[in-house]
Amino acid sequence: MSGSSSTASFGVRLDAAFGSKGHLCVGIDPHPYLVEAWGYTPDAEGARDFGLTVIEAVTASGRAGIVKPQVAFFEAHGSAGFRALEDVLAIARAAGLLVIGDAKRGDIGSTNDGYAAAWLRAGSPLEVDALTVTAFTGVGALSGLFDEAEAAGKGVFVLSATSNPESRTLQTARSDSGATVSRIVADEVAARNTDRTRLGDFGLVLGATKRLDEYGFTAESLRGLSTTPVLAPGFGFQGAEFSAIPHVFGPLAPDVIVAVSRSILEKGSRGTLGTAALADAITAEADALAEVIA
Ligand SMILES: O=c1ccn([C@@H]2O[C@H](COP(=O)(O)O)[C@@H](O)[C@H]2O)c(=O)[nH]1
Repeated sequence: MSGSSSTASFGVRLDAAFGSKGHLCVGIDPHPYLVEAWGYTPDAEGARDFGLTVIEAVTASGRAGIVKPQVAFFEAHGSAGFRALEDVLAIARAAGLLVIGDAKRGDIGSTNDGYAAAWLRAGSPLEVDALTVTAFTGVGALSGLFDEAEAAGKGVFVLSATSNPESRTLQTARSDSGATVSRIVADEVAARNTDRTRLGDFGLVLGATKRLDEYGFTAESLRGLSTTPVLAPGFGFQGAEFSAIPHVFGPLAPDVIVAVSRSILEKGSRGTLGTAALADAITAEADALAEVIA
């Protein structure tokens, strides 16, 4: 137990989710084209309905314990979108799902404290279990946010080697010491987890589409991240396959959070049958993933 006296740490809760429901994390990405294809209105209400349908399907399948709402698609609708997101977050958390808010926040330290209050403080309208952040201003600028997360039993995932092709130039740039930007971020984040025997609260985003050696990771350095949770997007639409997980993540493979959005979401639609089809798609993905990560 870490964090406040009554709240298990994020790492402990993540481990429990892995044990009970496996490693699949279903994305709640209300892309406008999907919202319309599902038969919902292309507005904030449609994004809310879309999100609630995903939660219903995840719950019905019983095969995923983690969801990752993509904040951008709610933010696109302004204040009404944020109200919709608040509902989605609250209902997902009430359903017992671990909610990773994919907001990719990050600024100077004093402003990061504001993001911590918005996303990680208990009782905040946008409270999530973990938040994605960027470290372009330096990992040290996140220290207040890390402190707030730890005190509240929350998690933070810092972008390190992102799944998109454009990430390479910046993230593989090397410092005077020869370490890549990705490795510097990873090592500084991992240093916050060294007091753990299992998973800590501070994780990394490592894209499944990447060859991590090209981003400066050696097998030994990956072993050094054993208490650092990994959020891995890039499956399906972005080209990565589950079968590549052991090869890409090496010693970290057994503890990876496997994030899948569009390739599951394209199977859903509005209504009972659409929700059932989405639940079946989640089950199928979870079955396929269980062949790779026990
Ligand atoms: O490096 C990153 C970081 C975050 N993402 C997010 O994950 C999902 C991926 O969606 P798919 O439809 O499964 O491709 C999306 O919300 C991204 O913003 C990422 O892809 N890569």
